[in-house]
Amino acid sequence: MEVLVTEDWLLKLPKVDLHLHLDGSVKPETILELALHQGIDLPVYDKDQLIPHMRVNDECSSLTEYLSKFHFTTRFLQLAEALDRVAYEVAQQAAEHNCKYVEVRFAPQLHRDMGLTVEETIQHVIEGLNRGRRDFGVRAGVIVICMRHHAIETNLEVVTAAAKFAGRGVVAVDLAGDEASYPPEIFRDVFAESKRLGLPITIHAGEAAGAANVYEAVANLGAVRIGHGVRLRENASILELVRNRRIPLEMCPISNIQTKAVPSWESYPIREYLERGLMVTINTDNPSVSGTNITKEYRVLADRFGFTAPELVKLIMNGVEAAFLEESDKLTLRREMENELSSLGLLN
Ligand SMILES: O=c1[nH]cnc2c1ncn2[C@H]1C[C@H](O)[C@@H](CO)O1
Ligand SMILES: [Zn+2]
Repeated sequence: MEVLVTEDWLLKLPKVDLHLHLDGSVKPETILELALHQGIDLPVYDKDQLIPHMRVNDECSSLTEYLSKFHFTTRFLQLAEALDRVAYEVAQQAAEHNCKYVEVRFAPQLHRDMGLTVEETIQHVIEGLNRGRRDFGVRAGVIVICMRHHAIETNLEVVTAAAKFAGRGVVAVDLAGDEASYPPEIFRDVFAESKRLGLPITIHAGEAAGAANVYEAVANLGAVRIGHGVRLRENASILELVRNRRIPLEMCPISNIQTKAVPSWESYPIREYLERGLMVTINTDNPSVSGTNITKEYRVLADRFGFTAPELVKLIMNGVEAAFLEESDKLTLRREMENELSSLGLLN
């Protein structure tokens, strides 16, 4: 019997989210409270009126315009309590969408204005997620981000600190920020060091620049996953390399349209990628900046591309396979997901 992809069914579906930025996931009501506690003035004191300050609108024309929205939020995320709280609330929001596992990424160096060390920022995010796991049953891992506009030394400090938390909350490192202005080859030394320290690597690439950046990320920076990769279709041989190596793509449909990584839904390459054998996963990127959530991402795929229930389940299970988890933890997650899927009548 064919399953109808209704709102209720999508909400109940167990999910995972592998590409979710902490500073892009802050609720406006939390900003109101953080501002009050920290004595920071706000332009408006109503949660709905705060939204335009935090979220892009339909006129967003580029990744750089999209990134400008983060300046507003990071001001409130400079204290231990704030980092702990927003991490906890990521787990809470995940639970609201039956998202069983999240990989939460953030850039420690953006949270040091009030004197926190890189290690302290990581520690507080992990603590918030651990509380979230206890209260909401959502598993989580932290991906520590190097920023493209930061100096090499600054990013080396980030990967060194991240390595201290390997196996204790941190699951990987990433490179984010303005891709068009800072090509990945600048960061070879940073990711060589990450590799030496044994940290898995994912890199934002093929979002605001072409497929060559995906090649550089995989061949020279050691990326084992790629953030977005929507422009990979511009080069058939690089696409082939990514397919042959089974490198998962962390696609974020709503964000990818807003940043103009892809000009329109008609040209969004998800069906093409699946047909060409790429390992596609579906993620949110920045719920509060993009006005999205993981249920909505799957809703869009069903509405715009006619994805059926079994096809959506396949995308979700790709996410489980691509997760930066130890094999035994991955097995536990897979079993938990499969049990829920069977009770929804989705597995044989
Ligand atoms: O989609 C993105 N591409 C590149 N950089 C991004 C994206 N979403 C968020 N960021 C940046 C802005 C945040 O402040 C930073 C750390 O989460 O990562
Ligand atoms: Zn991202």
